[in-house]
Amino acid sequence: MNKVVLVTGANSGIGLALCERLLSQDTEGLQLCLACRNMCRAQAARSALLTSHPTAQVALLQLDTSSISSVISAAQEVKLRYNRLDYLYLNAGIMPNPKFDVQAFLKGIFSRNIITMFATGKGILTQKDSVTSDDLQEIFATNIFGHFLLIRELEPILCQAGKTSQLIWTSSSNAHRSAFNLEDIQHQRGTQPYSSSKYASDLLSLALNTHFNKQGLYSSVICPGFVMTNLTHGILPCFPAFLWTLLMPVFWLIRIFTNTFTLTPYNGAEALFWLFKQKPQSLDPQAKYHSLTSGLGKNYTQPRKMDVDLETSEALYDKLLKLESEVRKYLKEKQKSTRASSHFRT
Ligand SMILES: NC(=O)C1=CN([C@@H]2O[C@H](COP(=O)(O)OP(=O)(O)OC[C@H]3O[C@@H](n4cnc5c(N)ncnc54)[C@H](OP(=O)(O)O)[C@@H]3O)[C@@H](O)[C@H]2O)C=CC1
Ligand SMILES: CC(C)=CCC[C@@H](C)[C@H]1CC[C@H]2C3=C(CC[C@]12C)[C@@]1(C)CCC(=O)C[C@@H]1CC3
Repeated sequence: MNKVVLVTGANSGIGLALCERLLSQDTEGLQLCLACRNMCRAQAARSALLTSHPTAQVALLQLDTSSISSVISAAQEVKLRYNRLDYLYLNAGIMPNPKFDVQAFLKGIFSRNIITMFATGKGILTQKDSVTSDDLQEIFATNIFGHFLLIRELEPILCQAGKTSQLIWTSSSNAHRSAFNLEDIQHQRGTQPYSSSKYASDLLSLALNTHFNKQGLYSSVICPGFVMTNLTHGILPCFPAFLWTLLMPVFWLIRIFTNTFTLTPYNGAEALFWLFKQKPQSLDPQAKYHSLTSGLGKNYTQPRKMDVDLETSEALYDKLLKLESEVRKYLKEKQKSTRASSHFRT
C-alpha cells in the first residue's frame, strides 16, 4: 500500500521543495497530493515535479485554507479519494502587507540583539490584516483555523486503528508568546497577526498530541529558517527579486553567525523532510524542529524547546472547538439562505 502524503501550499516555496525531496527519495511508494488554492499554479507545480519524476503519482486538490466551505469540500474529496492519510503537511501560509521597520532594523544591527533579530525577525516586522468573506481574520483563517478545520474533517482517515499518521506544521521562529493573546486568538487588535498565528500553531500542535496520540495521530512543528520565497520577497516590496539575489553574498556571510539563514526552499524543507523519516512516537511534542544550514552549507535538523505550556494549549484548543461549532452553524444558515434564494429564482 502506498503512503498518502498531502501538502497544503504545495505549489511554491518550501511546500514545493518538500514535494521534490519526497519524490527524490521514493518515487514509487508515495501518493502525493498537492493541495493548492490556485489550480493553474498547482498544475504548473505538478508538471515540474513530473518532469523530474515521470512515474510519480501526483494528484491535485483545490483547497483555500482561508475559506470554510473550500476546506470542507476539499476534506470530503480527500475522504472519497483515499482510505488512508499518512502525512498531512500544514504548510500553506501568508504574511500579507508586511511593514519592515527600517529604524528598528538599523538600531538592532548595532545592538546585542542582532543575532536574535536576524534569526527571528522580532521587533522589525508588523502586518496589516484583513477580514475574509466568512468574517474571520485572514491570517488566522489561512495559517491556522483552516488547517484546524481540515484536521477535524479528516479525523476518520487520520485516526485509524493500528496505524499512525503525522501532522506536520510549518511554523516559524517569528512565533512569539508576547504576540499571542487568548482573549483575542484571531489577533484583531494587534500589529503582529503573523507571529500570533504561528504561536497558535505551536500551541495547537501540543494540544493535538494531548488529544490524539492515543488514536495514533501525532503532531509536530518545524521552523524552516529564513528562506527566500514569495512570502519573504513581499517584505521589501521596493526590492525586486533580482536585488534579493544580489544580496545573497551578504546573507551567506550572515549565515556564518546564524545557521537559521537556510535561504533556499530546498534547505528550508530540511526539517519537514527529516520528520517524514522519523518514528512519530520518538518525537518531542514540546519541541520545534528547526531546519538549519551551517556556514559551509551543510543542512541539518535540530529540536529546540518551544515556549508553550499545556494549560494555554488546552485553552486555545477549547476556543478553536467553540469557533468551529459557530462556523458550522453559520455555514448551515448560509447554505439554507442560498437554497431559499435559488428556490425563489426558479
Ligand atoms: N520563507 C520563510 O522565510 C519562512 C516561511 N515560513 C512558513 O513557510 C510556509 C510556506 O511559505 P513559503 O514557502 O515561504 O512561501 P510561499 O508564498 O512560496 O508559499 C506559501 C504557499 O501557501 C499557499 N497559500 C497561501 N494562502 C493560501 C490559502 N488561503 N489556501 C491555500 N494555500 C495558500 C501559497 O499559494 P499561492 O501560490 O496561491 O499564493 C503558496 O503555495 C508558510 O506557512 C510560511 O509562514 C516560516 C518561516 C520562515
Ligand atoms: C541585509 C538586509 C537587507 C537584511 C534584511 C533582512 C531582513 C529582511 C530579514 C532578516 C531576518 C528575516 C526573517 C524573516 C523576514 C526577513 C528578515 C526580517 C521572517 C520573519 C520571515 C517569516 C518568518 O516566518 C520568519 C522569518 C525570520 C527571519
